[in-house]
Amino acid sequence: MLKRPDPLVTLDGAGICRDGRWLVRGVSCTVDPGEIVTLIGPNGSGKSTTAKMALGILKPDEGSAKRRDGLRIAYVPQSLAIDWTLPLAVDRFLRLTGPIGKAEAADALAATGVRHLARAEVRTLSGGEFQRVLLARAIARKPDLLVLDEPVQGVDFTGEIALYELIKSIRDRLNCGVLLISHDLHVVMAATDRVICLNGHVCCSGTPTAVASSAEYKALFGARAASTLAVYEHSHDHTHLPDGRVQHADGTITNHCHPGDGHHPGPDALHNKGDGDVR
Ligand SMILES: Nc1ncnc2c1ncn2[C@@H]1O[C@H](COP(=O)(O)OP(=O)(O)OP(=O)(O)O)[C@@H](O)[C@H]1O
Repeated sequence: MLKRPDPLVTLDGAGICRDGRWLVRGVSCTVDPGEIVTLIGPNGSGKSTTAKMALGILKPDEGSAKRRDGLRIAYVPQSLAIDWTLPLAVDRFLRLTGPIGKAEAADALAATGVRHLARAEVRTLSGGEFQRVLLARAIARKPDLLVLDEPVQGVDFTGEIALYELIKSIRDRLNCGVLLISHDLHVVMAATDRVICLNGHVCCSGTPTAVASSAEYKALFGARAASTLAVYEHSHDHTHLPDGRVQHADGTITNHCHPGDGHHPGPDALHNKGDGDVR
């Protein structure tokens, strides 16, 4: 039998204590190569603290956090403190913090669908474009583990789905492990292998559908539970291109979705009904 590869990261009963208070404790979880793990939980439940233990930014006060030897980690933070008044082109931004060649930067931008923005000023990018640039910057380093803190923040629903698609394709391409932190309980990508629901400790964990239907999850989120954790699933009959146009299954490209397109959850909730606009 093939031996399962060692996990990229292993947290074992890990906890962080500050000023006599446990911010999070008893967290045990692993991220394997090619696996997508999503951390969810209410505000202040310890998601970022847990991710910081996985990243090695915080050393557990109890339990342990182990990373595979030589692990290459790329981290996409929730926000970046950058002085946007300074002119900075996207390709320069990509190469600012590490030894990345021009060709590697261009490849990474192509992989996240924003190659056409290489010369654009970072400050002029839309929220969704900037997220794609941040992802490109992370994958240009060819990480074994990609840690994403709320990757869909500031991105509309259509863009959110497209970003989830992109994260899945990056995982497929690099076979890297992905640790996603979701600060909003809206849509958990269906490609998530495991959801870990935190509330100062691991409240429950498992596949997205198992977590959504678990008693612990419902107790934590009450009546909102059923509607807040929507698992995004779709049959892929069209793709939203980065320039806003839509490519259909037959290869044709139009400016908008067709009324019958079944890409998004919710019956036609985000689709035009023939009026030509994608909402
Ligand atoms: N350095 C620190 N010292 C003291 N308390 C801290 C520190 N860092 C975080 N906390 C507290 O620990 C708790 C967990 O914070 P954390 O940022 O991990 O939560 P989160 O689940 O990521 O929250 P959110 O979804 O609101 O971003 C919070 O109550 C926070 O105020």
